[in-house]
Amino acid sequence: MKRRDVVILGSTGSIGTQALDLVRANPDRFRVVGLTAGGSNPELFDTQVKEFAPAYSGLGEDASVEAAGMAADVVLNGITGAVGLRPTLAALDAGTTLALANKESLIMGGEAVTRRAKPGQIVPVDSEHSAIAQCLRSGEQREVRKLVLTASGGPFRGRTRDELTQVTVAEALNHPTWAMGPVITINSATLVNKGLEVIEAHLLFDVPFDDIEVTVHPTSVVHSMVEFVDGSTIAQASPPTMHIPIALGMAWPERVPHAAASVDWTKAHTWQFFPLDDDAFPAVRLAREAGARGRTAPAVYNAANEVAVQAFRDEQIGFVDILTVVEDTLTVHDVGSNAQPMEVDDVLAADTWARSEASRRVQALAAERETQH
Ligand SMILES: NC(=O)C1=CN([C@@H]2O[C@H](COP(=O)(O)OP(=O)(O)OC[C@H]3O[C@@H](n4cnc5c(N)ncnc54)[C@H](OP(=O)(O)O)[C@@H]3O)[C@@H](O)[C@H]2O)C=CC1
Ligand SMILES: CC(=O)[C@@H](O)[C@H](O)COP(=O)(O)O
Ligand SMILES: [Mn+2]
Repeated sequence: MKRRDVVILGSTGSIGTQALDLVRANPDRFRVVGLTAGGSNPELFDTQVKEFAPAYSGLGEDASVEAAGMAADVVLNGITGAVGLRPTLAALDAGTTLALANKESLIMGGEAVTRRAKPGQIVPVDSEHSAIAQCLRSGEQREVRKLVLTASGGPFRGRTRDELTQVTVAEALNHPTWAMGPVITINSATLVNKGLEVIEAHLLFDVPFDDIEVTVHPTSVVHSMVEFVDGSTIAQASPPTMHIPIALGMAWPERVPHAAASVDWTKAHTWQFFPLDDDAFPAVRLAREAGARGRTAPAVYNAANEVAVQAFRDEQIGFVDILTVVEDTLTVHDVGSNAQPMEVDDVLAADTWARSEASRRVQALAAERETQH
């Protein structure tokens, strides 16, 4: 494989540092030409810049947009949150392959993002979507009956809605199988991450929402599956590690030898799958509803969730309040008319509106909580 010039956005985060591990281990395959981060960990960023000596480095959203637009083979977007949208668009507009971990930009942007992408330009890095892309490599899209996304169930799997009212931030940050940044870890605990991933799968693979299922698989070894029309199911499995999807994202369609350890088939394993408890965890149902409404509804789902997650981390609201904020914000959102295609400006306006509406609801819930204590 010809060595690939890679831009890494969000280099100091969980995805970014693991991508740099892979670059370090495969200098013949990858060269870092751009690095950006948010600025909350300047020491680590400086160390990375010294080690990898990229042609471009910078902190913040504008620097990420600039880096995403530079000449490169691959842009890995490992930024967290809606702030990743402009860099995603910059990479697509530059015609560069986009290895996409920042699912939020695709989900909020919807067709305003997908119509800017050439076929195959977006390579999913999210483990479930990487798994599905791998399962689909040898198949025809018309042979697909359904996609099955696996969910770990998070740290609160098996709890009732009542039990969830008392959980703490520290407990929510204690993911059973993955070590990830704080926002996605909380999203895994609420199952919002899986809701986002259902919309992400719909956008990436053009499969109707009714044909995308979620199954709870507590050990996160099977990363997702595709069921075909003849009743056959192909699954992708490995011990939980992001090294495989990140390596595939940067080297697609090639596999990077020894990117990670494989399943040890000399040992006994039990793979379990359970139905999702939609009453305790309404996030996937709400995401399906937002996805079915379309247009700006997924952007509102994401923005309201980002506001609510921050408020939960700041201990302003409780854990179950996160989904209350998301649901109530979606209920009062008007997605507008389908007469015109949705543009990026519509998405940004919906994002801004949802943040303000969700913040208002957070304040109300926080005040209510205050009077109860
Ligand atoms: N971690 C994982 O295993 C997985 C992550 N993902 C997705 O990947 C993305 C990244 O997740 P993760 O790595 O866990 O998150 P982290 O919180 O660990 O890292 C986020 C990165 O984004 C950077 N960042 C924040 N704001 C900006 C900004 N304005 N401009 C540029 N960079 C910014 C941060 O920089 P700094 O902290 O230095 O300010 C940091 O480098 C998310 O969308 C997540 O959903 C998907 C599947 C798995
Ligand atoms: C590693 C990855 O892709 C995460 O998105 C992961 O799926 C989170 O785990 P949950 O299955 O708990 O959401
Ligand atoms: Mn995932």
